[in-house]
Amino acid sequence: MLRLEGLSKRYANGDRALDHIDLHVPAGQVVGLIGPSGAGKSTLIRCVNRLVEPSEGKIFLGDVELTALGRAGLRQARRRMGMIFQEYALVERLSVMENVLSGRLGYVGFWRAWFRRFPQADIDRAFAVLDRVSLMDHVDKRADELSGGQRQRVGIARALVQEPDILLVDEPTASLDPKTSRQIMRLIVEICAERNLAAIVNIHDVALAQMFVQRIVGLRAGRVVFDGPPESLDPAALTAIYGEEDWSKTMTREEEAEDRAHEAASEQLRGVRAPLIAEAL
Ligand SMILES: Nc1ncnc2c1ncn2[C@@H]1O[C@H](COP(=O)(O)OP(=O)(O)OP(=O)(O)O)[C@@H](O)[C@H]1O
Repeated sequence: MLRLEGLSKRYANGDRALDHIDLHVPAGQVVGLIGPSGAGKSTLIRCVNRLVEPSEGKIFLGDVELTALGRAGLRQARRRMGMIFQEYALVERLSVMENVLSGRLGYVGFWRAWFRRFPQADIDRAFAVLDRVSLMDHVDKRADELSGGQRQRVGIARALVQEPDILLVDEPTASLDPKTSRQIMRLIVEICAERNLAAIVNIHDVALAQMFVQRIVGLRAGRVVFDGPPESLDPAALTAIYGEEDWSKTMTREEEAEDRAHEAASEQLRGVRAPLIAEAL
């Protein structure tokens, strides 16, 4: 589905954020992208939708080479990429429904969008995704009346209404409490399995990534230093990603998180995750 070939990014100030990344993400697979601050995680996600222009290398979404597209082609290709952000990026004064419909802006003409006259089919799509993320009781509320978890579900619904092939997810749980974070990660993973959607999830919380995703890619200084299933993320792998000092902090966080969260959630998670992974593979 998504293929990166020799992807590099050097910013104008000389910072080399990505260094010859090769990565293939098949349809239906959710990849957790981890790594220390400055490793290049956000840059990688932004290169895929070309919010950041790669310096070298190629990116393919299916058969389309994203790196070869002009403006019109890129606009079309972006419809196939649903973005989910840490801070939700909602329009606060607009309703939940209007925020979700904004995910269809890439499809409707300028004037229709200006007057917010969306086709009935788009409105039906919006209701369907709002139902999927359990927000049917909040359709007419303003975005600023919602909790963080509800806002992120609006963000997910807005991405889904695009009917994308891939989700690019940048720190989806960084502003949420631990329980809501697990709910949001579970929702993303379930939806990807149901729709055979690929996803790259930039995530700081290693324990959370391990609980939910099928594959973890570890970046360090712009290079892939780990690529494997969550159960292979052993101390040696964490050292390769975070270095000795940062790694010990990460492990402490992970243990704490597991102590607090695992007991409460693991029964439920075990039941959810196994069939999902089987389905997605
Ligand atoms: N707009 C920019 N201009 C110049 N350098 C940048 C820019 N954005 C990122 N960088 C640099 O590129 C490198 C990778 O940054 P990036 O934000 O992709 O890392 P990250 O892994 O997402 O970090 P974090 O987890 O802290 O968000 C860093 O050295 C950073 O300073």
